[in-house]
Amino acid sequence: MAETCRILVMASGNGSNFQALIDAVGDGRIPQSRIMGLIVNRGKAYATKRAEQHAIHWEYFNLISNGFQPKTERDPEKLREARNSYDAALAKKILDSDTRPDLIVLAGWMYIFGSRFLNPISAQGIKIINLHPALPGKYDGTNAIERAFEDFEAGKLENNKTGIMVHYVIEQVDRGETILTREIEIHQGEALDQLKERIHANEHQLIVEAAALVVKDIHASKSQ
Ligand SMILES: Nc1nc2c(c(=O)[nH]1)N[C@@H](CN(C=O)c1ccc(C(=O)N[C@@H](CCC(=O)O)C(=O)O)cc1)CN2
Ligand SMILES: NCC(=O)N[C@@H]1O[C@H](COP(=O)([O-])[O-])[C@@H](O)[C@H]1O
Repeated sequence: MAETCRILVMASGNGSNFQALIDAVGDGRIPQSRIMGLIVNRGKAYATKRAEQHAIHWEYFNLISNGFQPKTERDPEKLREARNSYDAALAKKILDSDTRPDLIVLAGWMYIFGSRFLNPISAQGIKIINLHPALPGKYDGTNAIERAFEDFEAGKLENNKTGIMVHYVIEQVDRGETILTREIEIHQGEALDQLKERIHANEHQLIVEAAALVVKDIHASKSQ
């Protein structure tokens, strides 16, 4: 019997992908796994309600509210130091936890990690994967759907196609090794909200499929 794969989810918003992961762990599509907790960096994230509905421990940990960066700070060096301290403290929180994860899934986590987070996590063999609503190398960062839609309306979107991907997380944002991608064609006359609805429905499938692949890898490496 494979050891249970411990999953930590990180989110900043609605949490519909977090809900997809909860459902898939529950019905075994993500095998032999357990979501040990949720970390959010926005207090109003509806993902926290979803965690409560499923008795999943959640924690709010924010760069400013938790005292790492004064709200009015504008000095670039102090801002960098604040992010470094936050990153280091977040990594320590995760590594010191008695429910240390095997896998971290970024499901709409809207904060860019620096090496002070990534290095200690990676050093312990913990994998981090991220869901992004664009194809590899296209529309890195935030508002990816909106930017692709703008290009489509301007007749500049290659083959009228955008897409989604799940990738491993490295310091360079959205440039880690791709695990799964899915192309999504934008339809003539389609409104942005309609496109978003189709993209989110596809994301809920892809994040589960990708997490299941990585979990199976983790199980395989644990059994060696
Ligand atoms: N080092 C990495 N960190 C993160 C990655 C990554 O690939 N490498 N993926 C992101 C998720 N993401 C896109 O997929 C993403 C999220 C947020 C941002 C961003 O610009 N964040 C700003 C704050 C924006 C806001 O609060 O609205 C910031 O961190 O200053 C870019 C890309 C997760 N982290
Ligand atoms: N750059 C990262 C990014 O844009 N992530 C996006 O945030 C949304 C979270 O939705 P959810 O809160 O309903 O899961 C998803 O569309 C995800 O691709």
